[in-house]
Amino acid sequence: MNVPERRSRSRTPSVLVVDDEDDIRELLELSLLRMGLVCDTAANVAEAHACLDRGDYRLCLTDMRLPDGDGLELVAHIQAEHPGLPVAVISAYGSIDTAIRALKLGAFDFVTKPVELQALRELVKNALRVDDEGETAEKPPGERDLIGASPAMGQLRGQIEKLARSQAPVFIHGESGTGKEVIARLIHSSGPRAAGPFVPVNCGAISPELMESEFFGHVKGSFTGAASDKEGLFQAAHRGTLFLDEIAELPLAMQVKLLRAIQERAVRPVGAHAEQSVDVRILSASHRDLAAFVADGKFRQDLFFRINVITLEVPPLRERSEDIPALVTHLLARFAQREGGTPRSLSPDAIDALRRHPFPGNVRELENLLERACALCDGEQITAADLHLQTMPPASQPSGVVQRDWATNTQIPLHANNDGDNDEERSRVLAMLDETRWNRSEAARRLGMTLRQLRYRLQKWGME
Ligand SMILES: Nc1ncnc2c1ncn2[C@@H]1O[C@H](COP(=O)(O)OP(=O)(O)OP(=O)(O)O)[C@@H](O)[C@H]1O
Repeated sequence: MNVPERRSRSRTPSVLVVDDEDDIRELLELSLLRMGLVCDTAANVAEAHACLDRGDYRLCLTDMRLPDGDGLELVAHIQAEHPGLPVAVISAYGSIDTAIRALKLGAFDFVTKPVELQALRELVKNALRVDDEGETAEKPPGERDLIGASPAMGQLRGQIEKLARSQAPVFIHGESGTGKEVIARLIHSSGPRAAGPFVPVNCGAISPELMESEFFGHVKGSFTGAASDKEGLFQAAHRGTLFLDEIAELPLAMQVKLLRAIQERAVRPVGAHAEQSVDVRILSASHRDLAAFVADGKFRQDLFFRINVITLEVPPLRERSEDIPALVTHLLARFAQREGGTPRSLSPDAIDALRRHPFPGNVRELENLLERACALCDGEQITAADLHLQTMPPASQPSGVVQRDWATNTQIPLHANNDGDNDEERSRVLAMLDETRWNRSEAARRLGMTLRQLRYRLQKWGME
């Protein structure tokens, strides 16, 4: 065991390396030294415990198989006794399952053997940035606002704070409009990658033919229309986060390629010969039940395990109606900031009406509804009448029907009837398309539906 006294005197970040193989310990120590880091080494779990009791580390790197225990035990021990210390595991090539178990236990990241210097560098940089920048990085106002003090949101906030430090893939599950993207941005902006890019991609909105090129880029002339080299979403998200929204919509063929890119941490642009390594954290989201998709053969199980290391469940707004007043205040302030002027307020009867509303389109529906009320109301205060809520006495709204709508995701947030085919809906959709100059993705987003749902409706109305 090598625990030099120098650490207490030096401000240089120190790393604890745990591995039973002398040459690997030496190699890692040398590599870390070259990065300007001080290193202690331990050859087994007992030595690692002794180091941890004495040392003040910024990162622990541990092998999985140790003579007196395993790396997973050490990960669990560090989570319990040194919760602020990022721990990364070194896993044997091909043993991704064990690496995933380590991530689930709270490991920050993993590298595979033989350890590549570049991968090690990225990992160490990310780990050290947690302390250096993660807490203080500048964040654009509004982006990190996750409003809501309900117990469910409190719990979610705690999970987000923990997950932000880790590099583990997170799958965010929740109905449309519940704030999945807000959460993904918050995980990104509260962690070590905050200074890097956050690249959101709606997997349901990319045409299958262009998908590979969108994700991995292409080289000039690789197909008709490839007039110049183009970088893909993975390269754009290098050193940052790639947020795969609506991941269940990915075609199976693309799922295979995505899995490979995630596992290898490398991509090959269409038409290129060489792979490019990418350092990207993957966050994903869907309103679908992915496990059911796997059971139906619509989603690959191996990809499911890979992206679903940790799941965050975002509760629908109707299950946390106590959050509505704070959300209303926040949203009205946001509108006022955007348009200039003082924020509107809501009368008590309007708040009451909102709290009784089922909100199938969740926070996005609330946002749309308040935006419309602000546009239509002349006074400073918005009343219940200004909200134009459909009056639905609780008894007349069979929960089963609403539930079925959510599950099949055929709902239109602003009170369409169940088949979605009425004049009010049609004029609302058309007005939004006009407003967005027929940018379908943007219109769908603002209406609180997926692009597919919008297309389906346009087709039904003979407009596409
Ligand atoms: N807790 C929250 N606090 C503040 N704003 C929120 C919150 N939840 C959602 N929003 C707002 O509601 C809108 C929808 O949120 P977001 O896009 O994150 O939902 P989503 O679950 O990703 O939706 P979809 O599944 O349709 O992509 C955004 O404008 C977002 O700012």
